[in-house]
Amino acid sequence: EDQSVIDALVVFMDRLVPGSMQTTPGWGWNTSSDPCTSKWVGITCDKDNKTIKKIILEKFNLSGTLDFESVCKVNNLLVLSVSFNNITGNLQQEVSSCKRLTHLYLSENRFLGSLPDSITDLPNVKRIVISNNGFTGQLPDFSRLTSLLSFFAQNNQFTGPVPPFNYRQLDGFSVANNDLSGPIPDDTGRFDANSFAGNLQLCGKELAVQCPVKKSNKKSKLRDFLIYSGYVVLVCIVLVLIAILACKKTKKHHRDVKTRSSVKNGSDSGRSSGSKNSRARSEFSTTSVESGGVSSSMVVLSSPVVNGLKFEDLLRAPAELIGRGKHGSLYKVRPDNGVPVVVKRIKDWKISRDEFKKRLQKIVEIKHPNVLPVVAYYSSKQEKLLVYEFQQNGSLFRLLHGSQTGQIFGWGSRLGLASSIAGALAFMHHELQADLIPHGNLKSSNILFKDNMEPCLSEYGLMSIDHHDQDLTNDRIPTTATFKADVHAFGVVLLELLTGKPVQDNGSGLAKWVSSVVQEEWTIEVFDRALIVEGASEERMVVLLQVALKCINTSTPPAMAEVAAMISSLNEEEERSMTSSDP
Ligand SMILES: Nc1ncnc2c1ncn2[C@@H]1O[C@H](COP(=O)(O)OP(=O)(O)OP(=O)(O)O)[C@@H](O)[C@H]1O
Repeated sequence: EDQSVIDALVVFMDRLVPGSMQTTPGWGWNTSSDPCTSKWVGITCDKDNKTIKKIILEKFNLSGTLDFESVCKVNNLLVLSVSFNNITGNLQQEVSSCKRLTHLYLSENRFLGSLPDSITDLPNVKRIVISNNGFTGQLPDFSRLTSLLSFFAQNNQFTGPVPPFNYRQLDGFSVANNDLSGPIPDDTGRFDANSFAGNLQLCGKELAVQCPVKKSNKKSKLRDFLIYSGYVVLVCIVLVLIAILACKKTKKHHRDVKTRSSVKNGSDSGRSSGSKNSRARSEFSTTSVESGGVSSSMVVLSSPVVNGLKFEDLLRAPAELIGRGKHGSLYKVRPDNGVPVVVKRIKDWKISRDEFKKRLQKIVEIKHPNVLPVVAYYSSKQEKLLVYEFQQNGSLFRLLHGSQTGQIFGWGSRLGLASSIAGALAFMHHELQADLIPHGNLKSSNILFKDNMEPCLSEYGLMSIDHHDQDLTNDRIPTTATFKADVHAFGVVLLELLTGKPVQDNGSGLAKWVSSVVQEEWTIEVFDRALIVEGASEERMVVLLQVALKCINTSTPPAMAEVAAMISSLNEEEERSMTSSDP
């Protein structure tokens, strides 16, 4: 280690032990020896004895304060544990300088004061244990920490509400025996009363104390009245519209087809992704009603999500337009049985009903944990509908470029996602090679996060395929659905992950920019600043960038299986560098 790091560690230890332990034989922690080669007590280094990975100082009766400013000078510190001592004082906000920290154990000490908000700026942290201390104040918002797997803060004096976390992702959680108040958040379902017990002012289903129902005052009564009368007016309008449409239909059946196609041509062009257009409902329902009467041709696959779903259920349910892409519109629909689904309505797909069915039968047969399954599909001459389960955690596009999430998306998570998606795509390519069914429209908005934040590919195989265009060459931009185009598109997703920049058109601009910067040997400039700041492994980022450029630049791009193998071994290397430091 650098002398400056050694000096900082000695300062750290001096503050931790006001007396002097340096005189204890074999203790180390002095400026004249090296922490790794001289084996300072509590220090674990990498296998080359070059960099410190863990500092574990448990049960040493340490009674000073914890100086994060000094200890975080250790660049690659992954694990810090000072549990079972008598350490006191506040937790410094400099805790966030330990950017690579994955494990923080502070339990059974005498820490005081509130947690600094900066504790939620640790992009890689997986486990936080601060139980049995004297912490007070409110807990910060932990939902930004996408890597967090457990949080234990029982037996302190925290006040205020139970904050948001990514609860679905946690495997351990407790805030028992504090002074927290208010309702338990809805999404804490997997943790029982034990995780919340001993907070007299907490209420919720899990606890003996139920939350009081809000009494409505005059103002809110007026608001309720206005809302309900709004609904009544809306229902009346819809009923009138339906009546008019029904009349028209019986009178001039053939005119409907014409009218619809002009509506479609007029309104489906252009993108308005995410717009909540009130026209959406009538458009989706109207067109589908026209092609209805043949509900038997809706194929519902056996899935608990849409158990017993009928085509009519879809039509009856409220639908909200959530996207209009090149290839069709997407509606969020919540049928009566409660589970929200999305319905993709593909326009202008010149494929016969039989061909469509055959294609879908092949796609749905192949299952992979990182591919979002089709739960139902429907085809008529005019309509091709596909139903998927709605994924409330959104897409990779939203996580990378969305403004409101503010979630940290660290290097470890990005590499893990790249590896999972590459594996899934390679698997699908292998299974559907003979049928010539690639994904066809891979991009970051088609990579969604499941409830457990595992990524999954959606909309596999929904683009038509041009058999004559299998040879994608260097200078031709991929516009048709081929396996090579998938590899190219995956390379663009990798660039998005590495640069944090959104993609325009088909990614050729981003690819050109990255290539030119790399040629000028300014490689580091392309990476997302957030990754540099967190101290992600530059070496592995460069390897991933090389994989991305291979996918994009060469006239003979590697097969997806090869790409997946490269990323998987890179990911394993990253995980080894992390888990080898697990205590
Ligand atoms: N199953 C789903 N659950 C939740 N959100 C979804 C789901 N499928 C798609 N989305 C999101 O809805 C938005 C609109 O999707 P849509 O498929 O219309 O857009 P697109 O993929 O950009 O366009 P296209 O696929 O037509 O090229 C996107 O932001 C997408 O991430």
